[in-house]
Formats: sequence, structure tokens, C-alpha cells
Amino acid sequence: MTLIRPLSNHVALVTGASRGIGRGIALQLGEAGAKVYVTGRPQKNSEGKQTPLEKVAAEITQRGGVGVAIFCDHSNPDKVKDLFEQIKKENDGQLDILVNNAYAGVDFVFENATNKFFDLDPVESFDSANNVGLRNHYICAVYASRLMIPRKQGLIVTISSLGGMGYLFDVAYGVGKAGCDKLASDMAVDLLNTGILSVSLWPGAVRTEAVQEAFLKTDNPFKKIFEKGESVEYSGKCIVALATDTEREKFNGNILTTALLGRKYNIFDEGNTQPMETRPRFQKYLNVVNELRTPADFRKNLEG
Ligand SMILES: NC(=O)c1ccc[n+]([C@@H]2O[C@H](COP(=O)([O-])OP(=O)(O)OC[C@H]3O[C@@H](n4cnc5c(N)ncnc54)[C@H](O)[C@@H]3O)[C@@H](O)[C@H]2O)c1
Repeated sequence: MTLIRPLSNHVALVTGASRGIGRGIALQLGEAGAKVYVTGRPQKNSEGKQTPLEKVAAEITQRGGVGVAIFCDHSNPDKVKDLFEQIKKENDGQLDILVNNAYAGVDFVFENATNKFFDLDPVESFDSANNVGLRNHYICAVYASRLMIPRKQGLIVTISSLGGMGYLFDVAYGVGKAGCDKLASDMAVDLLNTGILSVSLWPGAVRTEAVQEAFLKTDNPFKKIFEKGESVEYSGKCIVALATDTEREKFNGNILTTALLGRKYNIFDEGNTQPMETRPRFQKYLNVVNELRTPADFRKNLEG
């Protein structure tokens, strides 16, 4: 059976893809035929063994795409600049999809989820959540837009979460996610009429490697939520569906959830499941925020 590969001839970058949701997204983009650049912190490969990031790149290629691993520390803006220079050079300026996913705060968040913000080291807690997980997304989006604008097409997906709306884990986490949502919608205003779409995507609870280690092996308040969580590839399936939807423009600037996209595009996870629908009161909030942040209306308001 020949697989249809709707993203062949596409070039994508998924930041922070050595594990977790980034890995899952990169694999799905690869399965859809894309050339996928995956990044992760520099790691030594011991005794000639592949690093986790190199394994992800190899699996992308195995699944039908082209995987390229680049070691890049996203807390270092100079390295991020070099990354985009390399992509530009190797693809004649082409970049179709950026997934802003890299996140350096998981260990800190899991260890401190029950602490109060005033008991934590303020610089460590804020920077671990938001240096790579927000500031770097902004920097990546700038360089990605500069590649996408001349080609009049592109998709920028910023991975965020429910923490952008309500309290989740800790204060610095939520501030960062609200920032990711605002980043996605405000970029959409500036990108209006360029052919580039910017959205924020909230996965549900996801059974990543780190989640399995931290929450699924013992009894704790988060176990129940994550047990029924999504696989790491579900967000990737949603992004492939969005990237291939010819009517995706209507989502510009929106906060999307995997639950919403899963139902819209009929996407199923392992075991033929779909994530729980976003609670009606959450979706109501998202509808209002999305309506208020619609880029075209926002521009009209600005112009009086
Ligand atoms: N796990 C969940 O249930 C869940 C749910 C909703 C949203 N999210 C969000 O999804 C995003 C990814 O989370 P995850 O759970 O997959 O995390 P993770 O820790 O499993 O993966 C993060 C990735 O970022 C990379 N990374 C970290 N620091 C880096 C740096 N300095 N330079 C380059 N790469 C770096 C890591 O190597 C890893 O590949 C986060 O924004 C998170 O808040 C997670």
C-alpha cells in the first residue's frame, strides 16, 4: 500500500524534539513526508551510539520523511540564529512549518508543583519556564517569519497549555503559557495578509517519558489525569491535519486544543481513542478570547 504523504516538499522545524511532545510532532510530520529539522541540547554520543535526537531524526527518515538532527541550545540566541542560517542555506530559503515546542522547565515544574511561588528561587523558577519556553519561541518566530514571508506561506504553531488560562503547576509556568498564547495571536496580527498562519496549540495531558516517570509510577494527585492522557504523537497528527487544511486561515491567531482539532479532523489516538473534549466552560473562554483576538478585526479596530 502506498502511503499518501501530504507534506512531501515541505520543510519543517520542531524545536526540542529529542523526547516528549516535540518528538511525537516531528515523527508525524516526517510520516507525512516532510523534511524535518529536529533540535535538542548538545549531547555527546557515547561509543559511537546515536543520541536520542539522532534516533528521532533516523526514525523520521524511516517513516518516509527526511530527518535532520541539529544540536542547538535554545537558551542561546546566537545558536538559534545559526540554526536558521543553516536551514536557509540547506533549503534555498524554504521553511514551511515552525513548531515552537522546546521547553526546559519540566523537571523543575514536576519537582516544585506543590510549592508556592514565594518559596522558590525567583530567577530559577522564572527562567526555567520562560527562557527557552517563551523568549526563545519569540526569537525563532522572528527568524522563521523572515524565511516564510518572501515565499508567502507558512505555519507557526506555538505549543502552550491550559496553564495559559488557569492556574496549573506554578506561577511562572502559567505566566509563560499565557505569554505563548499572546505571542501566537499578536504575531497573527503582524502576519496578516502575508500568507503565514500563527496559532497556539494546547495538547491535553500527554503521556510523555517525563510524565510516565514522575506521575504514573506512584500514587499522586496527577496520576488520574495523565493515565488517560494523549500519546506524544497526537499533537503531531493535529498539526499535520491543520497544515494540510486549505481553509486553515480561519484559525489565524487562535488558541486551539488537540481535543477540538481531533474532533474537527476526525483524528484518533492509540487504541482508537480521542482526548476528552475541552470542558464547556474552558471552550467558552477560548471562544471569547479567540473572537477578541481575530487579527483582521483587531487591525480594523486599530485603524478605527
Ligand atoms: N506533557 C504534557 O502533558 C503537556 C501538556 C500540554 C502542554 N505541554 C507543553 O508541551 C511542551 C513540551 O513539553 P514536554 O512535556 O514534551 O517536555 P519534555 O521535557 O518531555 O521535552 C522538552 C524538549 O525540549 C528540549 N529542550 C529543553 N531545553 C532545551 C534547550 N535549552 N535547547 C534545546 N532543546 C531543549 C528537551 O531536550 C526536550 O526534547 C511544553 O511547553 C509543555 O508545557 C505538555
